[in-house]
Amino acid sequence: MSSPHEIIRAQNVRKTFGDDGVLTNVDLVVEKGEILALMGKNGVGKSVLLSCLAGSEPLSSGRIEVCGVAQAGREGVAGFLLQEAMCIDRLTGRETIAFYDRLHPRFTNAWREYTDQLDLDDLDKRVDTYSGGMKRKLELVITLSIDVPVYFLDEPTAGLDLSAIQAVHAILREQRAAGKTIVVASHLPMDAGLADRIAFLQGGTIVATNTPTALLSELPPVITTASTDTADALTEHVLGGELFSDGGTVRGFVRPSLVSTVTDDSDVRTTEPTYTDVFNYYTNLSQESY
Ligand SMILES: Nc1ncnc2c1ncn2[C@@H]1O[C@H](COP(=O)(O)OP(=O)(O)OP(=O)(O)O)[C@@H](O)[C@H]1O
Repeated sequence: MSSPHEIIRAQNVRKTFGDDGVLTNVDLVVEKGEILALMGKNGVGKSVLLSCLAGSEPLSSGRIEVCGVAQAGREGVAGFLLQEAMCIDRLTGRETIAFYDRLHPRFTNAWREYTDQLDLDDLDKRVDTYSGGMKRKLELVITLSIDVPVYFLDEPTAGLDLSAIQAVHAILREQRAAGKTIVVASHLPMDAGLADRIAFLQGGTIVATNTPTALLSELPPVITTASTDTADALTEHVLGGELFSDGGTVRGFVRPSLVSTVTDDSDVRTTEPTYTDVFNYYTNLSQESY
């Protein structure tokens, strides 16, 4: 049964390009006022799914509704931040903003506040002189200045420094508090902390959707070692035979029944799971039974 707060529903979505299948059987429900992070490895289909949700890419089969709009006309209810698609090189930042202001009937003056919050103060320079991070900020400012109930943001924090990432997170939290719904595609574990729920894409489908805390608590035990010799021997015990490097140590996941066997070796210990573990597990291993 559908929730009365539901604002986005994707059912059985399949997307192929020629013979190449990118998405299969994707089901997703997003509620009003929620930030949902869509996470997964490079090339798994996050951008394609966002384009399908935003209505800019036709589905091969299945159905998507955003604010009750099933197909064309979704631009009236949803804003879409693509990767490097909005900047117009020969214009200045200010002229680019003015261009979108003329183009979109729902464009607001919020850009003044956002440029301030993001420290984007070179608005009178041509966009082709901007760094990658400055372009990203400008595109985000433009997208969020359009007053629509839903935003689809493709890697809004890509290429940004830590303080800019924090500023973007603060802006998105303000938007959520104002009742906006946001779907953010990312492969940065840091963005997980922003999300109310995370949906992980793996093999073209969504393999897990839950709150960050629930995903963290549902992880199998995490073990770690700094010893290279021990790490080699550990691969036969860890799920998927995969260890993930973390600075000078490696981390892996084991079945609960194997924890005591594995930690018999004094070089191996169990450790608290982190969002990086959540990311590693659900983008690589979630189909492993344990
Ligand atoms: N227009 C297109 N025509 C053909 N194949 C495409 C097209 N757009 C995307 N793809 C393919 O779909 C797959 C998923 O691409 P997508 O850009 O959605 O990945 P992603 O998860 O967003 O990756 P990243 O994290 O690197 O941005 C890739 O194999 C890509 O080559």
